[in-house]
Amino acid sequence: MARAKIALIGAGMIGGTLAHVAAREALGDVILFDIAEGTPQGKALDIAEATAVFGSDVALKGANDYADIAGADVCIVTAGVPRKPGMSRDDLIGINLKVMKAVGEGIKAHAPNAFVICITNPLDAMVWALQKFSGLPKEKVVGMAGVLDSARFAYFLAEKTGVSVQDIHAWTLGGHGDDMVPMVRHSTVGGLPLPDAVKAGFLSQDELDAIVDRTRKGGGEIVALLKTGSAFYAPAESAIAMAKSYLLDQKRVLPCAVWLSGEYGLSDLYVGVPALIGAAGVEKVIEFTTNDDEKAMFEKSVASVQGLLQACKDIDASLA
Ligand SMILES: NC(=O)c1ccc[n+]([C@@H]2O[C@H](COP(=O)([O-])OP(=O)(O)OC[C@H]3O[C@@H](n4cnc5c(N)ncnc54)[C@H](O)[C@@H]3O)[C@@H](O)[C@H]2O)c1
Ligand SMILES: O=C(O)C[C@H](O)C(=O)O
Repeated sequence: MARAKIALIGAGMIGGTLAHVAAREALGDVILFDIAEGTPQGKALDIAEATAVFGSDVALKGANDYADIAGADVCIVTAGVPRKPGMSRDDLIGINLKVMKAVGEGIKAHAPNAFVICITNPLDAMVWALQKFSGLPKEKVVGMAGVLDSARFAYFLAEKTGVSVQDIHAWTLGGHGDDMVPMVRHSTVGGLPLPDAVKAGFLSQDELDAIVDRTRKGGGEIVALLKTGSAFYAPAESAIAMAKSYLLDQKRVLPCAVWLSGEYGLSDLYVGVPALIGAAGVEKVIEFTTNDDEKAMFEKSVASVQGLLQACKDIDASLA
């Protein structure tokens, strides 16, 4: 059977890391595409040489021409710019919306059957615009943010409680902004929902509240440390988990930005919710029960996403 073809649109920090992980895990042959000449070719060659060390038979190629992504099974989009200290993700909307237009048209022309994972920020608006510009089926276009946000939540909980990160299941809902909703009642430490974990003495309520706040601001914490860009290892691993679930039909339930048509009482937008990812793309949206507080927080986050969609429509009338 032919190997899967994975097109990485954007060969920057996340794109290069994605190529490395995909090659190392032998997920498929990799095309690294970028507008910068030399960068995708150099990274592809460097990783291709590494395959002789880690023993993987996949092929890697760098490209500046969309024709090279032809027939891709998966496209992971990181093209655009990251934020710098002092900026919010939303400040990237003008420049990255233009990038999504070019990328959407490239995917539409050359890889219309791909499963597309958008990473570019501001995520919920960019994945919405990318679906519109590409015209691909909505169940085949998803955004990566929830896997990253919930991984941060899980890591901070593991660090505080001393429980293996493998026995922590953390969930977040909502847009990929500082008002995302870490789902305290639905997240577990050693099988205990977090309110019960507090009662059992794994951590105090104040410690849990601090972790929720740190999770919401997790992206900014890394931007402030790196100074020249944003997180890339955990974002790349998160998108690989999503790509793997599609390529291997794993049917994992992962928090992703997906198109909603009635779920959670919402329609016509992308926002982060748990979704089952299999060979057909987004096969099911899982609806968490929400209490009044959670509902209010989710609504606030959704309102921020809706504001960004309006801003996109104001910038590009073809999206209205
Ligand atoms: N969704 C998330 O959870 C998440 C996490 C981390 C970063 N991000 C976002 O991902 C994006 C990429 O981050 P990065 O660290 O890889 O940035 P980076 O600057 O290292 O890489 C971006 C690459 O995109 C390329 N590019 C720019 N315009 C292009 C175009 N029109 N076509 C093709 N390529 C183009 C650039 O040449 C560059 O190589 C940023 O917008 C960042 O905010 C999102
Ligand atoms: O915070 C950023 O700008 C990048 C990304 O969205 C993240 O959460 O790491």
